[in-house]
Amino acid sequence: MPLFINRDQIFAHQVHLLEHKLRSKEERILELETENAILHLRLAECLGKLRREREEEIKALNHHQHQRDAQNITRSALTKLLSEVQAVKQDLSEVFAVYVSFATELEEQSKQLMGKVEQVSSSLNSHCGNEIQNLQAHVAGLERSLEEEKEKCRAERQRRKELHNTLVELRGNIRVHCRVRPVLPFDHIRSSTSGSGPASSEEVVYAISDDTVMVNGLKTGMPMQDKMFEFERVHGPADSQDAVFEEVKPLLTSLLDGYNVCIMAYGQTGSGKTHTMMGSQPLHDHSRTQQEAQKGIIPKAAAELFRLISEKPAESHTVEVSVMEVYNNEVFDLLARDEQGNAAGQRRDVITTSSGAIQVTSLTYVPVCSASEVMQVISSVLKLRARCPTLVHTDSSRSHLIVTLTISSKSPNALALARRLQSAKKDMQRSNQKEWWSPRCRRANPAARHSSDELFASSASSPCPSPSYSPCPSPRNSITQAPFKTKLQLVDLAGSECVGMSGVSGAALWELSCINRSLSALSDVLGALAEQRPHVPYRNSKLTHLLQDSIGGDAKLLVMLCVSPTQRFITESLQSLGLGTRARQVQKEQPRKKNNTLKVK
Ligand SMILES: Nc1ncnc2c1ncn2[C@@H]1O[C@H](COP(=O)(O)OP(=O)(O)OP(=O)(O)O)[C@@H](O)[C@H]1O
Repeated sequence: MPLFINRDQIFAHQVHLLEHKLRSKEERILELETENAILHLRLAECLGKLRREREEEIKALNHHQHQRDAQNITRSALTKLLSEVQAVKQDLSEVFAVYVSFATELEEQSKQLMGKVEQVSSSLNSHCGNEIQNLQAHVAGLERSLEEEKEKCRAERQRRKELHNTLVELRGNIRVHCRVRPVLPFDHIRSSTSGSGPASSEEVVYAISDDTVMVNGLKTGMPMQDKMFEFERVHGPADSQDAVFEEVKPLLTSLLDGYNVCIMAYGQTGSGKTHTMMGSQPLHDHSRTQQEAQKGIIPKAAAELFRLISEKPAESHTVEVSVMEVYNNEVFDLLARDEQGNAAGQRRDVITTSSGAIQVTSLTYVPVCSASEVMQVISSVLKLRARCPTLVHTDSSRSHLIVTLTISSKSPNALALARRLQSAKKDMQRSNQKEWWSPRCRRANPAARHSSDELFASSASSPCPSPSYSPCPSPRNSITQAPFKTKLQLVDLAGSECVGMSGVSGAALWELSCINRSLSALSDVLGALAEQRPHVPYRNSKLTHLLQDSIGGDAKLLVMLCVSPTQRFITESLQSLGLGTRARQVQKEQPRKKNNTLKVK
């Protein structure tokens, strides 16, 4: 094949070669540029690193400089401190030197002192040994005689108790105290129906001594001279609740000695009966001591009773409380509960058992262990008590409230047992005289009249019959076995009041008439006892029938007359003071009666 290469082909080949060269050159250029860029990047990196290192170096230099400064400051402070420590060290060494010398001196002195003490004690032992022995013997003798004195004191206390009861008996079984209350704001409110002049709030009744009340005749507006009334104790307007209770307190000792005790507040409406018996809430100061001070006879007597019981052997006495009201001549048991279990006063009957004891049928008794429990029981039912505002007193009680604490003793003291024997004997005499011994009892126990066991258990009037009293007890009951019961009756009577003064009408008028009738029945009973009439009309009202055990006989009755001091209530005050005087005649007669009995014996 002919080898013919034309120019175009050569040219094309050269172009191709050149293009190839160019391409490889361009690729090389690209490579070099890439390398250059990488080198630039590395350079920038190295420069950055160099800058950072430089900055760190500067920072480190600064830090180093700071440290050096701080070191310089610390060094100068340390130098200063060192010099101060040196100075303190110097001082301490001086003080220590003083202390060492003082301690040495002290040790020396205490050694000397000990030596002296030893000297003194050895000389005491040698010289006073006998005297000390004598003294020890003397002390032992004194201790013995102290024991003897204590024994005598115990016997004396027992004798004092007996004397106390003798004294109480000699004073009479009915005592009358009187409390004249202060003039109160409501005394200045003029009653439109009283007809009294502007001076009606003027004071006319004064407690002039511990036992005398004076009614200023001139000021009363009545044609009368000054009148004096004497009672066992008279309290003036300034006398506190405590002072009033102090005079009542001895009766509680008699209670545990086997006597029934009754304390009743008598007086016109608004004269302070509830204040005296229950107490009042303090108006401003509600501190505990103020509240205590305002408590009346009922809470204070409950507290004193439990105090006295706490001195007896544990569990020897139990106490039950019952609360009744006599309203419109009916007796209501305020502790009774209705079918729903709510407190609702229920009517009860008062009966005289065949042995002459007074019983209230189905009466509720609540066992109590402290004075506060007694007050809780009473407070829970006080709202049931009938009240009605009158012109004289906006919160007037319209019923007689009777709180009874029945005390059962498993181990009565000797005095109480003697009392029981005495009272049983009296019952036997009475039953022999009056032939009122229950035929039912005689049938059941023909030897009843002669059995002293039977007599103790069937004592009618005092000590009080038990709530579950049996008129025909088992002959096995003995003086020690039969439960020994006494009762404390605390009575807040409803206030006596003139119809005109009270300003009431309708049902309230009927209430007032019932109150006045029952109070007049009480006055009749006291009068009959004073005159020693053979018949005492206890049954003329439910009130006197209910209280029969506590009025007359051996029971101790204290009538607290509450009297308003103002002219406005002078008629009622004179009436109350008159009743008190009449009641006192009972006790005046009592000792004479006992002396006569003794003479006859
Ligand atoms: N001695 C007293 N000291 C201070 N306030 C008394 C005194 N006596 C009674 N009061 C006050 O007189 C007001 C009437 O007294 P209280 O309620 O005791 O009369 P009351 O005789 O029971 O009357 P009522 O028979 O109408 O129920 C009460 O506000 C009471 O606080």
